[in-house]
Amino acid sequence: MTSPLPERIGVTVIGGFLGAGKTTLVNHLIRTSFRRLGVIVNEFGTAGVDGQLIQALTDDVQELTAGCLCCTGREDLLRALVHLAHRAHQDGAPPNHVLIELSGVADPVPVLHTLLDPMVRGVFRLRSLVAVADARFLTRTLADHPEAALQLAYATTVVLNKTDLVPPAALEAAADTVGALNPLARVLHAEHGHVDAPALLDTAGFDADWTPPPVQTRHTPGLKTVTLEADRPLSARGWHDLIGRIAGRPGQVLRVKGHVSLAGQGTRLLLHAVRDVITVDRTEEKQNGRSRVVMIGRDLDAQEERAAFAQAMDAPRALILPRRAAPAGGRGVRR
Ligand SMILES: Nc1nc2c(ncn2[C@@H]2O[C@H](COP(=O)(O)OP(=O)(O)OP(=O)(O)O)[C@@H](O)[C@H]2O)c(=O)[nH]1
Repeated sequence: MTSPLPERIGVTVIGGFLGAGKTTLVNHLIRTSFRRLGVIVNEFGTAGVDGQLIQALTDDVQELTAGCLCCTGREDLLRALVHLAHRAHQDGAPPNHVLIELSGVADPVPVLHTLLDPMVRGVFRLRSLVAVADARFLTRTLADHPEAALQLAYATTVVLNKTDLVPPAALEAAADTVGALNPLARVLHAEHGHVDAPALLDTAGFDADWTPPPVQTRHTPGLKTVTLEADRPLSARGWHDLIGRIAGRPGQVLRVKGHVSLAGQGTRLLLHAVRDVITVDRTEEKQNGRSRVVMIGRDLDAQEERAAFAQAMDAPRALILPRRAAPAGGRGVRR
């Protein structure tokens, strides 16, 4: 008698532009889906900030930081998938679903091609492609960044996120924009990625014979990533200068994220900036003097950014920040 074929592992691909809320959604799904999730995270920046934020919740995380998955080819993704499947053999408890978080500038189509390869299909089953969209910046993002339209156009589900940051009329307009780009997508509204996990993960968005279209990936011109690192705390004045340099260039600095040690603070801070929406959360990690911040933007001059960051460590003076401790990726204190 032959043993039954093992159930294929479901895969949900999560895309969406820089800072839209992909990691927040992934963390919500890990917390609420009550299933064993494997996670593959691809970041545009070289420092794996997202992986660190997700790692706090699950061990099954594979980080791909060598570049955008749509451009680096399929080997990295295949290796990560094989690793997750193999790990399942090792400890006998396979992930029953895999989430692939794409980088914020990724074209999802090459990734879909890889997942629909007959060899991959034998083990994994592509369930759906989710695009997370920032309701507040949707119009501007679509106007400025060609990859954002692609992410929405191929999605089977669009999570229109950050509904707390827009009035109802603007939310309706954003939903109309999504509907015009992709009338077939299911649109879910969310605050901090709070969607019904089973409803999102169990939906089969692709027919068995669906074939992705041929690819012609287009990226925002001049997009660069700079990693800023320090091994002594930032001064209060330096911190204000850093925030000023981010907030003052919303069209150029598109995304900033990382952990910061600030003089006079007992714990490290988690800094997020999406254009000029900046949040700072205390973490539970002791302040150790070290900071690592990834900055993504157009035509960034790495030398200039690093020089400005180095100055941020001068003139130690304490800064008063809110007392609240927040989990990594949690809701922030908006300036
Ligand atoms: N106000 C508000 N903030 C949110 C919401 N969802 C996410 N954020 C915040 O937006 C910022 C970016 O969220 P992430 O989940 O890191 O976004 P991302 O798409 O993974 O970012 P990248 O990987 O850099 O492209 C963080 O500060 C989040 O806390 C939301 O619904 N409302």
